[in-house]
Amino acid sequence: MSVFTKVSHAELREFLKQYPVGELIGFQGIGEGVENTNYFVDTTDGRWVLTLFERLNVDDLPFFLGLMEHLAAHGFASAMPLHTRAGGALTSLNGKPAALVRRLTGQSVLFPDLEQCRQVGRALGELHVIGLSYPGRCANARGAAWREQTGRLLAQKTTDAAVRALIEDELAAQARLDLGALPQGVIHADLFRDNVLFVDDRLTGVIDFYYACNDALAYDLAVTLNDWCFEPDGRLNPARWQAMTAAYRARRELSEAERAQWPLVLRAAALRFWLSRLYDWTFPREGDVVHIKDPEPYRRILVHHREHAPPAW
Ligand SMILES: Nc1ncnc2c1ncn2[C@@H]1O[C@H](COP(=O)(O)OP(=O)(O)O)[C@@H](O)[C@H]1O
Ligand SMILES: N[C@@H](CCOP(=O)(O)O)C(=O)O
Repeated sequence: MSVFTKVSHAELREFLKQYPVGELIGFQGIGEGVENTNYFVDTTDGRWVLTLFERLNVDDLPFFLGLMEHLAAHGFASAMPLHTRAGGALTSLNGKPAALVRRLTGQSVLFPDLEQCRQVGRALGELHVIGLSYPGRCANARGAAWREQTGRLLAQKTTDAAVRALIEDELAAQARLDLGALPQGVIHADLFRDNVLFVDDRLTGVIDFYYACNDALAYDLAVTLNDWCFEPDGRLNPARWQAMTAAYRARRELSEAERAQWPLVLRAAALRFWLSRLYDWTFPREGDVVHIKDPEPYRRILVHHREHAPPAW
């Protein structure tokens, strides 16, 4: 995606003076991602990622950066945010809130193998357990209220009667789900394949904590399974699903209440991303290199969960 906010060599060189990173060698805009402006930055003292936060609520940024720091301090593979000489991790550049974090090694995978699915399940369980000791609090920006409001807007806007009917019917079903009654904690909320880095079969990084928040832990597992365990043709991959859930459960077992609500939780997670992608298609943003994702895969995943029981535990 998205280089929304351009940064010149001179602007970046000046910006970096506040950090103990040595001299600027070079930098490059990053095309992936959906939400923010990101640059790879190389200096004489290391390799970094500069993020300019385009739309996020600036009041929420300390939560995200503090969480990344808390997780990294507990040995989790998240990127450590850098502090300026003045002490803060959150700065600004060209009118946008900004942060500089350590660049992690590895690449994301589009077609994960079973070991990679196991490692993601284990890492998510670790994240949830370590997150219990994180004192920060942040509401889910894509929570039930957002899903209801955005669904209503898109149902009204669309000219496709089937889309309208699906949104309205699913919102009615979601009214029966109270995620707040399920075990709560810190969740990543966007643990897609493009946000996990590997070197061969070894998980080396988890990135993009900018939807992290306090919400139902089972919802986070559902978000992750929905992205990692469906094939491009829309079929669920049961081997990946089992590998990921077993590894997660080895770190945190699901409660009876989570199991009872599990089908609706899976649907809530699918609905969230169908709606956000549908929104981005319906109301596209200006940007230098804008990468908007196809909503159709998430409509299909939602329909799958409406029509099929989830794999047995
Ligand atoms: N700490 C990091 N280490 C290595 N690569 C990173 C790091 N943070 C971001 N990236 C790269 O930048 C891309 C976009 O980052 P991401 O946080 O997903 O963007 P957005 O906030 O727009 O969703 C990622 O797909 C990855 O290639
Ligand atoms: N990983 C998500 C992108 C983040 O969601 P959005 O609310 O910023 O669109 C996806 O692939 O849709």
